[in-house]
Amino acid sequence: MIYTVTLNPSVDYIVKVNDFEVGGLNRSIMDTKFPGGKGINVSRVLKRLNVSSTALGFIGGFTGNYIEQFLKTEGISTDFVQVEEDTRINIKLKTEKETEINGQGPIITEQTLKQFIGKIEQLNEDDLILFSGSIPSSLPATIYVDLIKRCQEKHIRVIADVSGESLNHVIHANPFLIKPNHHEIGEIFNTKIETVEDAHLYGRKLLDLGVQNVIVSMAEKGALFLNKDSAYYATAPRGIVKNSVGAGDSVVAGFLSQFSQGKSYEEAFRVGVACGSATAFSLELCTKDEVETLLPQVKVQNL
Ligand SMILES: Nc1ncnc2c1ncn2[C@@H]1O[C@H](COP(=O)(O)OP(=O)(O)O)[C@@H](O)[C@H]1O
Ligand SMILES: O=P(O)(O)OC[C@H]1O[C@](O)(COP(=O)(O)O)[C@@H](O)[C@@H]1O
Repeated sequence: MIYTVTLNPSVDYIVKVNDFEVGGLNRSIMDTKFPGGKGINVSRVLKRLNVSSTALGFIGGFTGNYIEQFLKTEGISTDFVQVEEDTRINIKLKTEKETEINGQGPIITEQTLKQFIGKIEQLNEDDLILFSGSIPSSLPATIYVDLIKRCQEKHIRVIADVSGESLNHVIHANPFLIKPNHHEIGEIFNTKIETVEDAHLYGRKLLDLGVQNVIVSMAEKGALFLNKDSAYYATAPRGIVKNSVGAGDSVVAGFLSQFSQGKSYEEAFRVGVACGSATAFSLELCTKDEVETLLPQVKVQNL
């Protein structure tokens, strides 16, 4: 079974405003909301690709209920730990540019953390677990490393899609796969990554630190897949971006959907990139049909 962990889920509130004026009264021309948070997006895309998973993490209040009900309606299995405060609402403002405001999230008490760890302790070596997204401020920045170690002791494969300080910790914990974007790797090495060559160079440095597989996503420039035996670059299909929120999560979901069914790294990577672009080109997350339409446009080459 694939387990996705979202320590800090969200309701994503997507608002489109024409001629946005800072400090003025703006009226939206479109607004909508979806359950969000990286692991939750991965579970939702997996479901669309006919792969089941269980979504774990912390949810609370009316926003938490909304997420749980929404996932139930989509037929996604959940096993969240309930917290007292409301799950956060993240604002995704669509103007000429995309602007995001992500909330801090509720307080996680020691008791609820213990409950969550109890669930992780139930998993076994046939399972795959994904840790992704930000850490609620009440938990230590090292929480992912602690959770990863617990999983590795049980020989569970760990995938991580985290950024900032947590990424810095996670790259030293020998994860099976990480999926940073090029900005996130740049932050780690205190540099700017603009080209595929740069991404290749710095992605390799992550392998040297003990990461087993790396996908470096580069938005419209596509993505790289690296491990000690192979290095691939995939172009991204061209299209009109409607909402790129969840594009990175879709890459992870696409990859896991194939890898978990025994497909090669190359094939899993190709599907991952198609999923990322299909999500960027749609208002919400990609559908299976959209992914299949884009797949022939994803060209994978050896680096
Ligand atoms: N403008 C775009 N055009 C085509 N594909 C895109 C675009 N933006 C994102 N994607 C697809 O989504 C993937 C992930 O996007 P990226 O922005 O790198 O990730 P993240 O959402 O994690 O920051 C890319 O590898 C690409 O396949
Ligand atoms: O946990 P974080 O880092 O605040 O990110 C949460 C946000 O990321 C998302 O999961 C989207 O992630 P990506 O665009 O990187 O795929 C949103 O649904 C959510 O609002």
